[in-house]
Amino acid sequence: MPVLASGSTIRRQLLNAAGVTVTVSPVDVDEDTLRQQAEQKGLSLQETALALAHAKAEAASPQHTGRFIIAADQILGLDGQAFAKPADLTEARTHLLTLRGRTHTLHTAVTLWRDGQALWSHSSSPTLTMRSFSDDFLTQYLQQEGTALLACVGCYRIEGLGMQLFESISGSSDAIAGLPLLPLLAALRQQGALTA
Ligand SMILES: Nc1nc2c(ncn2[C@H]2C[C@H](O)[C@@H](COP(=O)(O)OP(=O)(O)OP(=O)(O)O)O2)c(=O)[nH]1
Repeated sequence: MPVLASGSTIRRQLLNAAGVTVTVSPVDVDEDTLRQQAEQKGLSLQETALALAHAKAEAASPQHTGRFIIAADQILGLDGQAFAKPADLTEARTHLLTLRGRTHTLHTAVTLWRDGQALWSHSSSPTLTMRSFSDDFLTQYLQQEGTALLACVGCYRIEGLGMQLFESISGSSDAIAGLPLLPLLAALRQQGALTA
């Protein structure tokens, strides 16, 4: 059974729904410091997301010898600026007002490790254009979604009400939700962790 080095509920749910049972093993890496170091090295947001995914897998490795470890990271980029998950609903409102009527990118990376080595990794950059929704809609949306939004880097759940925020989307809904499933399932099959 692979290990999911993530505290993300949606990542576990996506894997379980696809028939992949995992051992959840969240890791504590200093994402803010790693993001700052990546920026100082001149890494793109996509390269930064991949670096964080590797850091999470590496942090999980010592306690899961011999097991496949899945780790992922997602950074929202708007005109080159990175957005982190909102601290509260006030910040979620501010984020959504900034994203309203504009196109942002969800830089998403996933990696597969075993015994301290990276076996495979993948990056995906869905782009999403938010419609110019009304202030009334935003107030209703925040009231309906509530604190569940604080777990979402874009302050939306694409699998639910969040879909009403958008004018257009390019990319798979699983990549948007933080885990590009098809490439990951192919990698797990290739490594013999799933039946081909
Ligand atoms: N349910 C849902 N979650 C989303 C959606 N878009 C993004 N997310 C979540 C997936 C991730 O949990 C989170 C992205 O932040 P991170 O990649 O830093 O992961 P997180 O800190 O949640 O967990 P981890 O670092 O893997 O332990 O945003 C969405 O449309 N629906």
